[in-house]
Amino acid sequence: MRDVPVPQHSPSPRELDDIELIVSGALPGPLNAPGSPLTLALPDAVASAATVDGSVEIVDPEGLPLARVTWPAGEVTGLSSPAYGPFRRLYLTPEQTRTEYAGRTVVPVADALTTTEIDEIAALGPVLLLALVGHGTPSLSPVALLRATLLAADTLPDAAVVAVPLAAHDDPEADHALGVAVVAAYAGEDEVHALAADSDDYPDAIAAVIDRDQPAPAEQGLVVFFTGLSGSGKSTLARALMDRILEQGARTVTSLDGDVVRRNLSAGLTFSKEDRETNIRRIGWVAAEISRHGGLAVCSPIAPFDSTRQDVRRYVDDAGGAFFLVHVATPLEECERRDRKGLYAKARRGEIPEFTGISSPYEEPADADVRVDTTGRSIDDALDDVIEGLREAGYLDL
Ligand SMILES: Nc1ncnc2c1ncn2[C@@H]1O[C@H](COP(=O)(O)OS(=O)(=O)O)[C@@H](OP(=O)(O)O)[C@H]1O
Ligand SMILES: Nc1ncnc2c1ncn2[C@@H]1O[C@H](COP(=O)(O)OP(=O)(O)O)[C@@H](O)[C@H]1O
Repeated sequence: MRDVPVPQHSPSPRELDDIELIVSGALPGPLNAPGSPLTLALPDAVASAATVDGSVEIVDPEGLPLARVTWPAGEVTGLSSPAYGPFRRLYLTPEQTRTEYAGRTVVPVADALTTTEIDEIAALGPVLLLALVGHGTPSLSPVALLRATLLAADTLPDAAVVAVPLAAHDDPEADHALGVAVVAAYAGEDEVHALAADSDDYPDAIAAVIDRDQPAPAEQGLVVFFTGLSGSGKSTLARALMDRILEQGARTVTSLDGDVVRRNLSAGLTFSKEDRETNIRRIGWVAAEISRHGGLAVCSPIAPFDSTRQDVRRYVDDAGGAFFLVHVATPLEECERRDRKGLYAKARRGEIPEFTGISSPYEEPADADVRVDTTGRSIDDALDDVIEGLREAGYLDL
C-alpha cells in the first residue's frame, strides 16, 4: 500500500492535446525528449513529488485521470479516453480511423473550407476530412472549425469528418513536421490530398459560422484590467469608466476591484507573493468567464507580477475575450503623498510587511495598451486616455 497519493496535474490545453496524440499512437513519445516540441511542464511542487514517485498522473480539467507520465523520463501511458468537449464523438484514434474509413482520400483541414476548396474536394471521390483542431492550430475555435467542416461535408457527395487535436507550438518548422507525422498516422496506406491555395469565397452557412466565432471587437467579451501601485488611481478610474459605460447603457459591466475581491472571493488571503498570485488568478478566471459570454469585466487590483498578469491575459484569450491592460503609472512618491488610507505611513514604520512599492516589488508592465500617470491631472482627463485607447482598439466607443 502506498502511503502518499500519486501526484496529479491538470496540464495546459496544448499539453493535453499533445498527450492525447501520444496516447492514441498518432505521435511518438516521450515528452520532454531533447529538441522535441512535445513538452510537459510541472509546477515545482508537483515536479518534486513526481520525481520521488517516479511518475505523475495527468488529469483532465474536471479531474478524470487520462494518462500516467513517468518522471522525469516522460513516457506516456493512457489511462482512459478523454470525455470532455463538444464533438467528442468525432475524435478517433488513427487505428479507429483506418478501420472505419480505409480507402478514402484523406484531406487535412485547418481552416473553414471555401466554395473553391469544396469543389476541389468533390472531384476526389470518397474523402475523409481530417479536421486539425488542436489548441492554437486553426484560426477559428476548434468547435467552430468542426461545425464549418461538418457543413462542408454535408454538401459533398461522400465525406466523413474526423477531429485531430494537433496543437501548435509557436515553431512553424516543428509544427509542420508534427502535422506530416500525424496525418501519415491517420492516413496509413491511403492517399493524402493537400488543398491548393485558397480563396475566401465561403458558402453562406460557413460564413455565418465564421462570423459568430470571430465577433467584431465591439461585440467581443472584454476585460479592462487596471494595474498599478496602491493609491495610483486604479479604483477611481475603474469606477469612472464603469459609470460612463452604464450611462451609455449599451452594455452591462462587472467590477472586480482589488479591495472588494479581497473582502469576498479572496477573503483570508495574505499579501505574500503566492497569495497575491492566487488572488490575481481568481480575478482573471472570473473575468475570463465573463468575457466568454460577451460580457465586460473591469478589474482593478495591484497585480504586481508580470507572469500572473500574463496568466490572466491567457485565460481571457482562451475564453475568446479581449484583454485590455491599463498601467496606472502614478509614481510611488505621488501615491505616498496621497496616502489616502494611511497605509504608506504604516508600511514605512514597518507596521505592514510586504507592502507594494516599499517592501514588496511592483513589476512595471511592458505590454500595457494604455499607460496613464494621474499626477496633477483631473480624473476625467486621465480617464480620457483610457477611453481613447479603448476606442482606437475598437472595443468600446464611449
Ligand atoms: N502589503 C500590502 N501591499 C499592498 N496593498 C495592501 C497591503 N496590505 C493591504 N493592502 C491593501 O490591499 C489592496 C491591494 O489588494 P490587491 O488585491 O489589489 O493586491 S494584489 O493585487 O493581490 O497584490 C490595496 O488597495 P489599493 O490601494 O486599492 O490598491 C491596499 O489598500
Ligand atoms: N487623475 C486622477 N485619477 C485617479 N485618481 C486621482 C487622480 N487625481 C487624484 N486622484 C486621487 O488619488 C486617489 C487614488 O485612490 P484609488 O483610486 O483608491 O487608488 P488605487 O485603487 O490604485 O489604490 C484618490 O483619492 C483619487 O481621488
